[in-house]
Amino acid sequence: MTFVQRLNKKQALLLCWSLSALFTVFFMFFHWLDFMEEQKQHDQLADQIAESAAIAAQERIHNVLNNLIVLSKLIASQPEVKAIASQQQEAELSTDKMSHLKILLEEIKGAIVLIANRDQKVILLEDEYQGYLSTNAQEINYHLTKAMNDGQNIAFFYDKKTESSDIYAYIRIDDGPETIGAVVIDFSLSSTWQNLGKHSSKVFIANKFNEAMRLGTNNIKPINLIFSGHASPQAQTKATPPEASQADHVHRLWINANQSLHIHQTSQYGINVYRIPQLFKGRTKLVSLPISEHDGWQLLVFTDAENVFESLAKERDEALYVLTIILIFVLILDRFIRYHFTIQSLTYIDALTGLNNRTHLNLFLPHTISTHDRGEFNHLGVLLMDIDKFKSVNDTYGHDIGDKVLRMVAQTLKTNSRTNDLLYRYGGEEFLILSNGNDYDSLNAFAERLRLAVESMNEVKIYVPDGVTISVGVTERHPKEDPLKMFSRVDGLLYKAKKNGRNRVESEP
Ligand SMILES: Nc1nc2c(ncn2[C@@H]2O[C@H](COP(=O)(O)OP(=O)(O)OP(=O)(O)O)[C@@H](O)[C@H]2O)c(=O)[nH]1
Repeated sequence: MTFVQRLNKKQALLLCWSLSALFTVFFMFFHWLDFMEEQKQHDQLADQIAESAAIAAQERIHNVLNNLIVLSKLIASQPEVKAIASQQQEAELSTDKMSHLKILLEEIKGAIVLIANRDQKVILLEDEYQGYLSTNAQEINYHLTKAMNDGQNIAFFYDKKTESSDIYAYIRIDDGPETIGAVVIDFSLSSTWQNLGKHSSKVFIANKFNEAMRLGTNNIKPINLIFSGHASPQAQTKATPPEASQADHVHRLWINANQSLHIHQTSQYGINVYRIPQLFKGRTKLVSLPISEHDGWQLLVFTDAENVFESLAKERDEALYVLTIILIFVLILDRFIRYHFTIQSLTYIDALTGLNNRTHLNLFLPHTISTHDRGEFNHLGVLLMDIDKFKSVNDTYGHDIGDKVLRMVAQTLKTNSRTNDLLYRYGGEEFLILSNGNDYDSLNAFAERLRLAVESMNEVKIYVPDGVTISVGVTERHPKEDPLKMFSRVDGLLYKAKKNGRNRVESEP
């Protein structure tokens, strides 16, 4: 009899559900490991995308700005510009003089904003920049001073009112070794930044005044990305109105005061990658790259790893699919086990007493005999019991009472046996026990205990006032003995017990 065959219904169901639970736990665990691995790979990919976008953007910005500076210097060196800068009074750039510069300005798609003299007094101001001068005087002065000292300063300007962004080149005007003023040139951004931001990442530039704008094809959108202190995102951000954060997610990225940016990793290029917990479920990478030649400029590249979520959702669906199949399989197995034990009980179990029947004995006896032959246990004993004068019980009290008595005797035998004693209803009112492990003396003691237990049954006296008794034949199997011989011997011993007066045990080794 194999391990599985030896299981009863309860044990088989327990085994089935435990194994499936174990399998589910293992499956979930390994799936979770896969999940984590995939997430890691996607994270790395997002980091790489952000880094390469940042490097590409940085390169392009350098090229564009260098060109602008070269062309701006050419404008600053024009005699008309020099002539205006050397004046003390406000002047006008006449149309015919302007035509000299026109070609150069068209080249850079720009316009002269103002020309200042050495004392930073504005000598010429284009009409459309009147507002710019009046609202940003302090900032303009800062950039003019810087340009006068360093020869040039490229300023990124963001107008909060109109939400427009511009890049202004502040260029010193020299006359020989002498500094005579500065010219400010406005560049058209949409042409300047074309091709930037074509990739999935969003590229922003932030100035030292904590203002940022998005760069991209025909899509230069400012954002209020406000960092405290310098434009470094390492610093804690300032508060921004929460309602604004819901306004337009695509073009405005509001980073609230409680969203501090933590350095996630620093790459081999010295690029800091930040994780922003509240954006895109923490998967958004912000790469920040200082643009070193420019005062406080910071290149910011956001990459949201949306693909990660798509692929993880697929993984999750797959896991749910497998778990559903496991559940269905276990439910089918559960049904099968219950069905199997119902059929088995109909085949092997005696319906009246609930004990094993003769079919069971015939089927499993060979297994018991072979394990005894292999020496897995030393003693194989057999007890054959018969209820005394049972015919008169039937005759006196009727068949129903007879049946009741049979059930009570069977129960008494069961409660007084060990779990590995095999208990059978052998015939009508005959019971048989195959007992392994008991030596001859303890086998006799066991038989005597059973006889006494039946004799002492009180409940049976409700139906049969004199009670019932059993006669018992006891023997054990000789080494390698044919089991039929053992059964015939025990049969003879039972007959002897009957003959010697009933309610007794007769035994022979
Ligand atoms: N009520 C009931 N009686 C049964 C069942 N199976 C067998 N019997 C009866 O058990 C009785 C057996 O009687 P006998 O074999 O003559 O022997 P006895 O009366 O027990 O006498 P001894 O064995 O000599 O002590 C018969 O009357 C059978 O009808 C059963 O399932 N239910």
